[in-house]
Parts: sequence; C-alpha cells; structure tokens
Amino acid sequence: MNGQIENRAQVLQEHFGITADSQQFIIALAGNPNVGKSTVFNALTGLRQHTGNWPGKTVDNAQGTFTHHKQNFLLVDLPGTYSILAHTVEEEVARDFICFGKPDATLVVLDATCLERNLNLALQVMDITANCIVCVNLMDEARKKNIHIDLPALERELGVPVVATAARQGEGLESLKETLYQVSIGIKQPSPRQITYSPVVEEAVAALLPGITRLVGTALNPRWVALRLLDGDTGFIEQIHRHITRQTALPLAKEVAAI
Ligand SMILES: Nc1nc2c(ncn2[C@@H]2O[C@H](COP(=O)(O)OP(=O)(O)OP(=O)(O)O)[C@@H](O)[C@H]2O)c(=O)[nH]1
Ligand SMILES: [Mg+2]
Repeated sequence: MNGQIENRAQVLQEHFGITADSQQFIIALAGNPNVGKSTVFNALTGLRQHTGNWPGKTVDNAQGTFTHHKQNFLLVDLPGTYSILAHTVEEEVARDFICFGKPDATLVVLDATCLERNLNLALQVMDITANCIVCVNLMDEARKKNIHIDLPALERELGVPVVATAARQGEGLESLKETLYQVSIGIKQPSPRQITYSPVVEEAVAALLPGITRLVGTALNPRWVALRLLDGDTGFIEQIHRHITRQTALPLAKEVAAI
C-alpha cells in the first residue's frame, strides 16, 4: 500500500474534521492575510457554511457549499498565510490541507495592489499541486490606484488560470465559479510553471526523485517532497508518516541522510 493515500473522505473526516460526500468537489481557499479570502468565501457560499476549529488546533476553520452547473462544491477557507512552509501553526494547517486533504482545486487569492509579494504563496502552492487557480482580488482598489494588471500575461507566465475579482462588489464571481468548475472537472488543465533552482539543488532533487516516487507514488508531488526534505523539514516527514503510510517516512529520512 506504499504511496497510496487512504480514502479521501476518511482522511478528510479523521484529519481535518470535514464531512464531504463523494460527489462534492473540494476547493481549498488560500491566500495572504487580509486579501479578501473570507469575502470570496462568503460571496460564493452565502449562508450555506459553518465554522469551527481545525482538529486539535486553535485555528478557525470555515467550510461552505455552493452549486454551479448542478455540481456541488465544498469550499474550505484556509488561514491567511504568507507562506506554506509550515513555520507557524496556520501555515502547517494550510500546507497539510493542500497536501493531504487532496482538494480538487486550490484557489489562491491575491491582492491586486501588491501582487509581487502575494505571488510567493501562489508559486509555493503551484509546487504542491497542479490544480491551482489564481484569483486576483481587490481589482477595484487597484483601479483606484491606477495599477494595471496584464491578466493574460500573468496567466501565461504562471501557467494556471487567473480570474480577476472585486469580491466585496460581487465582481468576477461567476467567472470564478466557472473556472473552479472547469478545473475540478478536468476540462481546463493548468500546467504551473516550475521554478528551476541552482544546479546543485536540482542535482540533489534528481537524486532523490526515484526513491520518493517509489515511496509516495501519486499521493504527493515527488518534486515538492524532495525540496522539503532538502530544506531539512523534518516536521513534514512526520506529517507524511501521519497522513500517508507508516512505512513511508522512515525510508525517506534514510534517503535524505544518505545525500
Ligand atoms: N475594496 C475591496 N475590499 C475588499 C474586497 N474583498 C475584500 N475586501 C475587504 O478587505 C478586508 C479583508 O477581507 P477578508 O475577506 O476578511 O480578508 P481575509 O483574506 O479573509 O483576511 P484573513 O482571514 O484575516 O486573512 C475586508 O474589509 C473586506 O471587506 C474587494 O474586492 N474590494
Ligand atoms: Mg478570512
């Protein structure tokens, strides 16, 4: 059972306290603090939502549903974070959900008025999952400040769908729902730009990839796992151990130690 993730509904229930039915598409909502995630979340889900805490953590959790083309979606509002390298409990929650909750798509909300800073998180999410959509929110504020964003160029550069919104005004939400639908159902297939690191890092990644692929299979993106391991992220090895298989983590740790 190496590398095979447990049944998703069971993982969602046991590890994340989320009850989802097998017909629902699950969307993770990520973004820096204060970019309008909850505004997007509220605009899409209305009153069909409930809030609580992530299991075992004093971090807020909000889940809500919406329907588009008769397809039901479960939207999960993740804590606002600048990164998902798990230096804080919020980052750990966001990373674990994107990695192990296996959402059908991850929506990264960005602030149109400070795009460059916000793109860091989008690039990290794109390293974990191909099913990523970028929502450039606060477009009304950007317009007020005479900030022009070349959305087609951004989409080309990132390799993932980009949707512009002004969520407080309800602008762009139909297009957002349609894009979430198309990516979740597979009509639209993002192909995120992959960052190339220095030759020494790339060589180490290449050395690790076969072993990691053997161990995690398709349960995680092997390149992301290699980069986390090379970064000495021992907490992540523990999470792999917790979420995937008990046999996986130890050989992984040995492979890294051998490099
Ligand atoms: N002008 C404008 N304001 C917005 C827009 N979207 C959200 N806001 C406002 O921005 C502020 C922050 O919005 P939230 O939805 O709470 O942001 P968040 O990302 O959930 O914040 P955290 O959960 O604290 O990380 C609120 O005052 C919103 O009303 C928008 O498109 N335009
Ligand atoms: Mg919020």
